[in-house]
Amino acid sequence: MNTHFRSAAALPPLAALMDNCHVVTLPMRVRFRGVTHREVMLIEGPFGWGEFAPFPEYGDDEAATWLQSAIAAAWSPRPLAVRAAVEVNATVPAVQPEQVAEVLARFPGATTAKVKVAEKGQTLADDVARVDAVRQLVPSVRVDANGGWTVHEAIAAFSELGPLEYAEQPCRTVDELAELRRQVPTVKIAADESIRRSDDPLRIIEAGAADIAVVKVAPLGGANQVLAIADILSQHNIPVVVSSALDSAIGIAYGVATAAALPQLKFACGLATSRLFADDVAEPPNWDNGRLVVTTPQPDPSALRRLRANHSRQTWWRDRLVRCHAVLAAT
Ligand SMILES: O=C(O)CCC(=O)C1=CC=C[C@@H](O)[C@@H]1C(=O)O
Ligand SMILES: [Mg+2]
Repeated sequence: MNTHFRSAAALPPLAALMDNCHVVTLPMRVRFRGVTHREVMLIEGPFGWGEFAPFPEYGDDEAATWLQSAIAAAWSPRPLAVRAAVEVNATVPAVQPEQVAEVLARFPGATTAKVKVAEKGQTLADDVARVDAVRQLVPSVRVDANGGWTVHEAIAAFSELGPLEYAEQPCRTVDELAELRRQVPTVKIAADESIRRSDDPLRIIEAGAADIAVVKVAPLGGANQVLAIADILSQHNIPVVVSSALDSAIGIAYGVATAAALPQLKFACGLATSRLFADDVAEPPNWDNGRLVVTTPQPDPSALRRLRANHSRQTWWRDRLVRCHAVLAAT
């Protein structure tokens, strides 16, 4: 369980969550992370809306940290912004090279693209073709392997992929990331799952496993947790990239607000995933030539009705909410 940054804030009673929640299913334009639909639960509290959307396969202990984030969003004020907009990267799923231009057209003005690589069932040649197609259109490319390579495979991939801004979670474990960093000091390594799915998100520091830290608000338990982690990382010269957890417009706005509150932002943030959805519960933060503007959207009641999940999924999410609330109550 990622209790490292568990909040000491008061937990609202379960009824306050159960009486003010909505479960929706958002259709995606292209398959991403193996899904074509994204289910999320939205919860309204005294300070606005929060999003509870751990991926369905996650267990209750891990999912409870996402609930903590939803509660923080809806039951406390936003962090103080030091900038009005946040630079973001385009996100390119593991599509065929012919589809790359169409995907990138949804991110006008973005000068960095993150490209998914090491997808199951695909080869390094597929990754090279996709990355090459992206590089024709966007000057700076980072890749995300979601831990799909061994150290050996990552080294082989780096030699074929051309210059990378950085490689996100090229291998699965912290020790492998550290080993890769030692062996290939010329390619910057970013940790994602090694932070958001770890018992100790800061283990990457002493292990020497990352040049850059990808931080996601919901899996880390909320804006204050992200700001605290970023502060510690900055003392070790590890900059952060605030990224989406494939959130609806509500979760994205919370991510943008969190990124806008960071004293320093060196890299474009991975918060532009609204553009992968075909429909959403609200207008996502405004797109300004590769930047997302800080806003506080409210779900549109007609979108909540239109996108409402079916009865069995409603029940599944409400049961999950009960269990995760119990986990938070016990910690
Ligand atoms: O970082 C981005 O550009 C967008 C966010 C993104 O890629 C992800 C969001 C949610 C789940 C993940 O599989 C994926 C990631 O691994 O970073
Ligand atoms: Mg990632």
